[in-house]
Amino acid sequence: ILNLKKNHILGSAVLQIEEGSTGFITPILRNRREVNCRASSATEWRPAVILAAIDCADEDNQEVCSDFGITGFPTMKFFRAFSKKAEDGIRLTNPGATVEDLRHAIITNLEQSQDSWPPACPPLEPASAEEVRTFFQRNKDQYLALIFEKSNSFVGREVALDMLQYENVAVRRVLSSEEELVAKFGVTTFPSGYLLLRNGSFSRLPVHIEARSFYTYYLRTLSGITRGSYKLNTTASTSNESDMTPRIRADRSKLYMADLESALHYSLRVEAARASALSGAQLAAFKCYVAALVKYFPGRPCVQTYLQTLDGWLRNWTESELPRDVLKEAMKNNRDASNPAVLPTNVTWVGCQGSERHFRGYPCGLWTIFHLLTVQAAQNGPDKELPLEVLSTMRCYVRHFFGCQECAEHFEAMAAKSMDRVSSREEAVLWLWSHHNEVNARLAGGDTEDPKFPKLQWPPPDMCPQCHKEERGVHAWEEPAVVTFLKAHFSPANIYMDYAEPDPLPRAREETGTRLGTEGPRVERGREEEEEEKEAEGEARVAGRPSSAEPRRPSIVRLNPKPREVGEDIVDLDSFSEQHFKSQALRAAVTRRRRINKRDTIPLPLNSGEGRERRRVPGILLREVEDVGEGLRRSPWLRVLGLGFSRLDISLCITLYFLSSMCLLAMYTFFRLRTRSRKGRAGFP
Ligand SMILES: Cc1cc2nc3c(=O)[nH]c(=O)nc-3n(C[C@H](O)[C@H](O)[C@H](O)COP(=O)(O)OP(=O)(O)OC[C@H]3O[C@@H](n4cnc5c(N)ncnc54)[C@H](O)[C@@H]3O)c2cc1C
Repeated sequence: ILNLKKNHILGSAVLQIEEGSTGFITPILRNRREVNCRASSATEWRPAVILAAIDCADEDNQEVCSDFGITGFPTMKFFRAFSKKAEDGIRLTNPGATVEDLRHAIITNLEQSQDSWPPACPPLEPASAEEVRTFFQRNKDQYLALIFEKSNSFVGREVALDMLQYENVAVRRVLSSEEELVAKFGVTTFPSGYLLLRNGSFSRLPVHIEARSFYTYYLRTLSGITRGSYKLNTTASTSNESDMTPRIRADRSKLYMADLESALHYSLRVEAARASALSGAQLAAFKCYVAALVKYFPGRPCVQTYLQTLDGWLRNWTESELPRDVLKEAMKNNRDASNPAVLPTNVTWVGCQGSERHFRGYPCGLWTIFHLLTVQAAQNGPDKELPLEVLSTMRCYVRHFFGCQECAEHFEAMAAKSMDRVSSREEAVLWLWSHHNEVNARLAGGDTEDPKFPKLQWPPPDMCPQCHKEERGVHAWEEPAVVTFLKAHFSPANIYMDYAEPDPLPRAREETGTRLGTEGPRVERGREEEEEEKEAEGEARVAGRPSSAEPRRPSIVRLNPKPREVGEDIVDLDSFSEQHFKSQALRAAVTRRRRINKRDTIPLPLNSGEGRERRRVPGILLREVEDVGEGLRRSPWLRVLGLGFSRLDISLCITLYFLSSMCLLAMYTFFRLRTRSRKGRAGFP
């Protein structure tokens, strides 16, 4: 299986196609196991047929998936040999077909190649009596295998492709209508296989079952048959790389802002922006989704500003079509504003992290967002007013954008059945909960279930004992308790900031930092304090505490959700996989360095404050702080002399003092010598 990223597909699949292979590209979402299995049945067909799977749910592949016109999963596209453009791909219908159907579809399309027949592909058309008679005169092969079959059978062609990489043997199919050959070999059953040798002798293939795998196995074990020099030229699978995402310990009783923001980013910027333009019902669904988020998503200020800005922009967009490029531009973050409008662009799964990369993640995040929205709508509006507001938004979103087509169809079927009967906002909360449980029941034990996170009827008894009861020996839900539980679980107070990207620094404030050198000390101190407050806010967030700008989550102060190693002294930055955080720490270090250079005799928190300083600024800053502190510890007199003066001031004083002394000495010597010489001149006769 090639789980190809953009570079790999350009380097491997497409180039190979240009060199004369047939390419077959199948974008996948979460059903990698299925694709693995499909792929393994076609890997032996290289270099005639190359199978590549692209994870179009991976944002890195967005451009290439969009170039290939992929809007849903799974989509299968067949590229004839020598194809040059993405548009050359032939969309194969019925992607839910079996592995066998898929192989047959490949062969059927391959046979229609005509002028663009892949040079490495063996002939797949039925052999004639004449061809069989003269085969060994025209070829050097030691063996010729004939598969006799009916015209609608694919066995002969599949075996021919299976043996493609093996030398000294050729495989041809012979149709049951080829009477001369059927009579010559005495064939009575179809399919059946015969082996011809160079010396003219032949025998029936001694297989247990007349089937592809048995023929292939027998032929590969014949003496003198070796696998050829063909080697698959690929780079190491990227799936291994990406499966090495560090494991995050999450608490299933909590919601994580990182999950919510990752799902929001993905849904808005990747999934909904997949089509080349939004129009009609799709555009309306998008506007509706953003409007619901503005109303009910309990985001932090920068995300709320982001959503409000986007919503305002969408309301002003009155044209019937919204091109993707324009939308993407409008969805960019604005960090320059005094109130930054930022929806983090990194995707970090915490509560939704799967045990392997292809499990959980986005669909889990999307469910969580919509549960949160239904609960917030129930908490924030008159119960009977617009009861379907959030559910309809979700229905439209799933119908128009959710990449998993099968999921969208299932959800639409459930919605069509009963969604209209929901008559209050609280019922909407329960509808989504019970239908999510219906999905859980359907998927339990299936391929898409993460073995480490089995699909349960949710909430399980250990999360909410009072939600469960027994009625005449049968399990039943205590719905009022479920509503209470859902309202508490999907509440802003239960959202934790672990692993979320730190709040953006308003650009104006960052610039202030760089201008410090040109302004007076009072202003300078004020700005420094402001920056220190900002750093303290960052620290609070890292430690899971709220900043003053986060009034919505007071409970975060109480709880320390992030598990820390015993004796851990410094916050483990590695666990904050976001590059952004690191760059912020660096930025803070640079700012602090500037400050340290200017006022390098500042009193340092060497004892009690040290731990705090360490925790706040790992790496560079810590080392700098220690260097300066070390200098001060070595020269205690400097502390006395330097009270209120910088090192530069003191050095200048000493230099001037020394220079003036030297000057005085020079003057004294000069005048002394002059006086002596005058005295001497007067006494001369
Ligand atoms: C609309 C929709 C339809 C889908 N349809 C399909 C499908 O047809 N086939 C398919 O293979 N996959 C489908 N999926 C994906 C599938 O439902 C899961 O999202 C995916 O398998 C990941 O599962 P998970 O273990 O992370 O838990 P999820 O089911 O994604 O749940 C996410 C989180 O929500 C909480 N939760 C679980 N159950 C409930 C509940 N009843 N009420 C409230 N909260 C709950 C839990 O905390 C859980 O961790 C669908 C996803 C969505 C959003």
